[in-house]
Amino acid sequence: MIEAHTGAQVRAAETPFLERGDGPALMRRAAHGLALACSRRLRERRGKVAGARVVVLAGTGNNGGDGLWAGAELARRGAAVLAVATGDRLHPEGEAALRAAGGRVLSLGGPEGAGAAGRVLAADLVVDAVLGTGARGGLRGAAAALVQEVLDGLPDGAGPEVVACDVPSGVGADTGAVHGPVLPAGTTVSFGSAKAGLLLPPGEALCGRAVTVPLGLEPALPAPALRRLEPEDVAALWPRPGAGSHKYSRGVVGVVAGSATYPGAALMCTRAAVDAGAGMVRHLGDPETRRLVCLTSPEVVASEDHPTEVHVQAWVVGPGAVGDPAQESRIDAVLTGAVPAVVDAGALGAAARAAADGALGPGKVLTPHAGELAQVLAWLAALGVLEEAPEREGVEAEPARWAAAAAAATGAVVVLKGATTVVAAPGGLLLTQADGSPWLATAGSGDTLAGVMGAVLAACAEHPDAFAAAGSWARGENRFAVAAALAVAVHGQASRLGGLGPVPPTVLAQRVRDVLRARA
Ligand SMILES: NC(=O)C1=CN([C@@H]2O[C@H](COP(=O)(O)OP(=O)(O)OC[C@H]3O[C@@H](n4cnc5c(N)ncnc54)[C@H](O)[C@@H]3O)[C@@H](O)[C@H]2O)[C@H](O)CC1
Ligand SMILES: [K+]
Repeated sequence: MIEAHTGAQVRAAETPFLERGDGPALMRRAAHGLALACSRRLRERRGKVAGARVVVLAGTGNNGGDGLWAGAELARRGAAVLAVATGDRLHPEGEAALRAAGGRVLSLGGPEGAGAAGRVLAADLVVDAVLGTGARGGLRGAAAALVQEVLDGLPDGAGPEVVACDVPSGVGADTGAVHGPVLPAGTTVSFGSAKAGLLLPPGEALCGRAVTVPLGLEPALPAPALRRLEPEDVAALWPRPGAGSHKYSRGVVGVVAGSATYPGAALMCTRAAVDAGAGMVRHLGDPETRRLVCLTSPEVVASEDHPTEVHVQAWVVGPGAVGDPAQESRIDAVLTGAVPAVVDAGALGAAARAAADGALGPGKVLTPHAGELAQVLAWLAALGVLEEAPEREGVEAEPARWAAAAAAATGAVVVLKGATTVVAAPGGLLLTQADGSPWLATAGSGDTLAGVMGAVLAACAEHPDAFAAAGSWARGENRFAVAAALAVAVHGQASRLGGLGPVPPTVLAQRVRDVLRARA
């Protein structure tokens, strides 16, 4: 499990160390870890550190201090290190250490400042140490102009190796929001704990590979602000049948999906629920869709019942279920009922209305993409549940903020789907997953995800401690968010199985099965 913290959480954990006068020692530890990561990149790139051209972009605060101390270490190992001071001052001890090790300093505001971009572009490695957790907004003035000039001058697919100190300057350490120009990092070395912004879109795309350097303050850190499941967590947490299990105890998934116009959504959703290991899958819908479902997945029990007439552990409602009054009535019954449900696509509007009326039942998991979430937020604002609602671009700029706002306003888990998917629970729990291949962006992939999620939800619906092995944070209502993250992780891993390439959703469902077999 990757655990990430906010800047404020890490600073609070540092406070006792700083009060004891251990600040300089912490910085030296951080800088040493940063220098090691830089050395590794330089050896990969050119075989050795000695003789490498290194530029440290150094801001005025402690982030700059970390960069300067790391530059000093690289200079002692034979690198030619130039620090570019982006502000009107530098961390004094860091600057002294760099100069003592033979490094040089150039002031961006001084006479040599105009040549800084050229020096950056010609470097083997650049340390981005302008802004860290103390940043307010992004790069400004001369520093922003320098980075923009570098971005404009970067050759395609080449250029210096960029190592970001704690967080790429301009990426919000807590939010992942991108402010102004940012130098994309190949590696981000963070201190004490990964900062939440490294695991949140859109900033995550600018962070490269994440490395965390322990500072010794980890036991003092509070519960993380954000978590991410890794493959071994999926292996440990995915619900498995025991010797005494039977189809009902493993979880029955009820699927209200498909319509005469969109029968395919029902086929993909039911297939995925079967392939993800549901104890049993029921489908409710129109006769023609039911016939197709039974032909594609004979395992599925299809009927035209109303949800109140059948017993299931979890529902999946919405995929392809539009323009059909019978499906809409089924969806309303599920939304206001007490059985957990994945609420996708065509059911999101009804969910917003039910939430505004205070009628949305417990254990609901909404699965919008950014455009759908903007629409849900607009509905909630129109219904007086939210004060403001952003456009789609606003959701994309701050996905965690808006997923959390929708979760708080509806009382449902919100799964904001994207290259990095954000899972926000109403109590504040936040997970993100970035397992999927870009090929996953295809029609039907969401229907498949909904089916997989239904299978996990059904398995944990009657077991508040289903994921207790992950920690007490995963218990109770939070298990629905964990179930959602597990489904997103497996769906993403399935898209990468066997290499990158097209993964039509029907193939994806089979690969979900393969991922689960491999993790068994
Ligand atoms: N505290 C410790 O002992 C350790 C900290 N580490 C590193 O320190 C940074 C956080 O340092 P801090 O000095 O608090 O903040 P920053 O360096 O991020 O920046 C503050 C600096 O920059 C000015 N500033 C703020 N916003 C802007 C802006 N948009 N443009 C220009 N300048 C800005 C502000 O006025 C300050 O002067 C943390 O990230 C770690 O890298 C180490 O972990 C070691 C222990
Ligand atoms: K930085």
